[in-house]
Amino acid sequence: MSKQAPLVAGHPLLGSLPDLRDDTLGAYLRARRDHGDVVRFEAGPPGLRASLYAVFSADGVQQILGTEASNFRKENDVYTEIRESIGNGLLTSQDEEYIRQRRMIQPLFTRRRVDAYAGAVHDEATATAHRWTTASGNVVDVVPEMAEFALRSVTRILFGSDIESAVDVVRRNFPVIGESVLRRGVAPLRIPRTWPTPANRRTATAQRELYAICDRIIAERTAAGHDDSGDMISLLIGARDEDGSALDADSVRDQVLVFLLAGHETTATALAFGLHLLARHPDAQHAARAEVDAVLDGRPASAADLERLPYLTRVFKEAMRLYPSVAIMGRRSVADSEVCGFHIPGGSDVYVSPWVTQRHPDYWENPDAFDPDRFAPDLEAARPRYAWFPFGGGPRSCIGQYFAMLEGIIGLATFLQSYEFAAVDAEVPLELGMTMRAAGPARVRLTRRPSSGEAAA
Ligand code: HEM
Repeated sequence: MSKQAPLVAGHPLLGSLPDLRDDTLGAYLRARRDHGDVVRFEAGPPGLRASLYAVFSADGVQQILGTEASNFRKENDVYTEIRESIGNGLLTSQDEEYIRQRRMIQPLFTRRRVDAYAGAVHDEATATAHRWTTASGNVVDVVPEMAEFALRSVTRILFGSDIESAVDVVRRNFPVIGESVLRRGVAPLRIPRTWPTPANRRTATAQRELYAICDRIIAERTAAGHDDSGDMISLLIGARDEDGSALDADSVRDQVLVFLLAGHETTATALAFGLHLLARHPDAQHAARAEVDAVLDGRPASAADLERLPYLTRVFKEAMRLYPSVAIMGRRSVADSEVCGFHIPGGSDVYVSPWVTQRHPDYWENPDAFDPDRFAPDLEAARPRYAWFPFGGGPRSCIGQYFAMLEGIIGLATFLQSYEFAAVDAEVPLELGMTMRAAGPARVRLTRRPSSGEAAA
């Protein structure tokens, strides 16, 4: 007989709602510390109270994302909001529709395909480093800087030569969509989208502008016929299923918007914390730069260099351990199940959290300390598979993870070639939106390196 998961004590009237609303990440960490690896929260006023379960052990995460993925579906209110805002692309679709999409889109993310984007990423990194030559007081805030770098990189691989017409539209409108998904996804009651409230009107305008730019570019590419530019829009248009069928224009647009949603803020956060942590830890920065200089000897980083930069890769992985962009992932259970000896009823909201599991003392010694050498191959191999899962896992794992690693390593290598970094801000406050991100500045003071070649960009 499996046991009831321990209930996390909360407010007499509202349960855990205030704790989860005001400090979700803290509430999750405390819940694990005080109650163990499977916990239950009750949140909301009587009558509207919802139960939700959180699972923190690596084994439990493996069960939910991996071995029993079909029992834990992407069916909560946030996914519904994403579907209604930007269409039912790869992030949110399910069942037959999902399997077809993943089958058609997976070949666009093979290493060979993604490696071909390394030049574009390097160009964007070089342009970023070049912009910093005029930074006031030689100080930059890496939070907006990495947001811009990541936005331009993903927009460029998607839209290719149309990047400049797309990037402004995306920069202006995506935050509006993100804010709406989050606000509506967690609200106990939702106003219908058709009501002309200011928030609904703002979201509808943002959606219209994003749809318009995607639809225009997709129509132009389709009309032009065969196109070997290699950007993702062309590849999506050219993708064929086993029976020869293609994605229709709306589905191509849905995927483009999903890649923007899933591939922009996530990578920006990982890079911003990568730079911030290097700036705070001069020894690690020195070791990473020594590796970059020895391997690259001043030349641009390419895809082939990824495996030649193991220390920098450890730094990036450690940044994603401490600051996972997707700090919490939600599912809804179909049937009753048992996770780590605890009963989870069918129809429950169930959450797993890289934020908690990646700081779990069973898997990580001195978990809050920055130590890239945790990712030395022997230590990595000795850890359970799901002790570190910033890209999720199982059948719904991140399709863009190799691209994210490539962008992270090429970006950090290029910045290290050009500058030395010293942290201005020791602590960076966090904010949990659709993803976890830095809420405050993460400023670094830059010292230009004498051998820096970026000024020639
Ligand atoms: C550091 C950067 C990134 C992180 C931390 C990240 C994290 C994740 C995570 C945790 C999931 C699984 C979500 C869940 O199971 O609920 C996911 C899925 C996904 N990611 Fe990423 N991601 C990153 C970059 C990217 C990029 C660059 C792209 C595309 C260009 C992308 C596209 C997607 C897509 C399409 C899915 C859904 C896959 C599916 O369900 O089949 N991601 N990502």
